[in-house]
Amino acid sequence: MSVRICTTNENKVREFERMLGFDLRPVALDLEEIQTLDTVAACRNKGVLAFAALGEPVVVDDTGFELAALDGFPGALVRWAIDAGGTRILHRMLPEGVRDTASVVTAVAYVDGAGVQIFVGRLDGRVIAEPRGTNGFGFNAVFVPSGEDRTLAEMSDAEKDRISPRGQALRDLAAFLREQAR
Ligand SMILES: O=P(O)(O)OP(=O)(O)OP(=O)(O)OC[C@H]1O[C@@H](n2cnc3c(O)ncnc32)[C@H](O)[C@@H]1O
Repeated sequence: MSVRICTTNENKVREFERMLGFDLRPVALDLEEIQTLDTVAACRNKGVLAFAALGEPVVVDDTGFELAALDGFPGALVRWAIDAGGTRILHRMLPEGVRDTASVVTAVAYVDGAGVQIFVGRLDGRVIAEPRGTNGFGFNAVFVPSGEDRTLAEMSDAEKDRISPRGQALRDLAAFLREQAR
């Protein structure tokens, strides 16, 4: 089976390759992202744009980081928060003394001529001030999943894949694609 994935983020491609046993044909179109905190809405829009640009079935991924004390901000806007202030900004955004509860959400969309299918994964945890660990990318080093002492960046690839929102979403995508191919 062959899947076209549209992303500018090579780390995502590596995770897709690790977790999907399909032939991936990555394409790095930098698609316009709508201004929303809602990761599912951002993902859906990215998928529609990618399908319109490529004219063939495509998979896209959008990942958000939700701070509970800020009612889910920055959510799908996290890329710009990190671009502006590095990953430490995610803890720095919190006013003194509020809860450090955070969640990572990944939405994956498969878009073809029949429409858009969305698969979502979510991981709750907390955000920390000082990054720890060297594995992975993005906000991995400042996020500690619930029930864990380690950040995602202190876990092996296999450990992250087992619990990560992308892992959850990709397992559902894989099942959907296998069903489609029958
Ligand atoms: O939109 P595309 O082209 O796919 O690439 P992107 O890097 O802009 O993708 P997102 O908007 O989904 O990413 C938001 C931010 O979250 C980071 N990120 C995404 N997935 C992550 C993961 O699994 N672990 C840690 N950080 C992640 C990523 O590096 C960005 O800074």
